[in-house]
Amino acid sequence: MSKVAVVFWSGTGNTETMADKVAEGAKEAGAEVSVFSAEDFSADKVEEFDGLAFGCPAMGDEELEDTIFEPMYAACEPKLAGKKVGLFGSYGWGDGEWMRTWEENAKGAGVSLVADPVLCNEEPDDDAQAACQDLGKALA
Ligand SMILES: Cc1cc2nc3c(=O)[nH]c(=O)nc-3n(C[C@H](O)[C@H](O)[C@H](O)COP(=O)(O)O)c2cc1C
Repeated sequence: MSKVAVVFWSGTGNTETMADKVAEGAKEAGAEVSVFSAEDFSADKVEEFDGLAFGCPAMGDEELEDTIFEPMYAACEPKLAGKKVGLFGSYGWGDGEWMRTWEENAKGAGVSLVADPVLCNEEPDDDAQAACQDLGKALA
């Protein structure tokens, strides 16, 4: 059975809803799934998992949340080679720039994404929730 971690930061719950759906999809596909708030995950845990989904909304000016999520993810990134990785998150008034930057940087660091990042505007609607479940399945 593959082991999947879903690691997220969420200020108002939208990315948390996405994380729950990613976890649901991975479980449906047969994986053993652990869900972590960003503050409860650290780079030394990466090796325990076959697949990892990271979720963070657009914060700052088209940036990852910079006090908890970004330092945690930056420490994990060099250890993600050979892992199945997925990215997801919610945004507000922008056009998804934060996710394009995140995806580009991750790929540049040699991270292999199992699917396109899943992003949604504010609360995930039915289509976004289904896309999150598909991401979870791809990680399993
Ligand atoms: C401090 C702050 C900064 C934000 N910066 C952006 C931004 O640069 N671009 C954007 O599209 N949305 C931005 N947003 C909107 C959030 O990304 C959006 O509300 C998202 O749904 C929040 O997800 P969450 O419920 O998981 O926290 C910002 C929100 C806050 C509170």
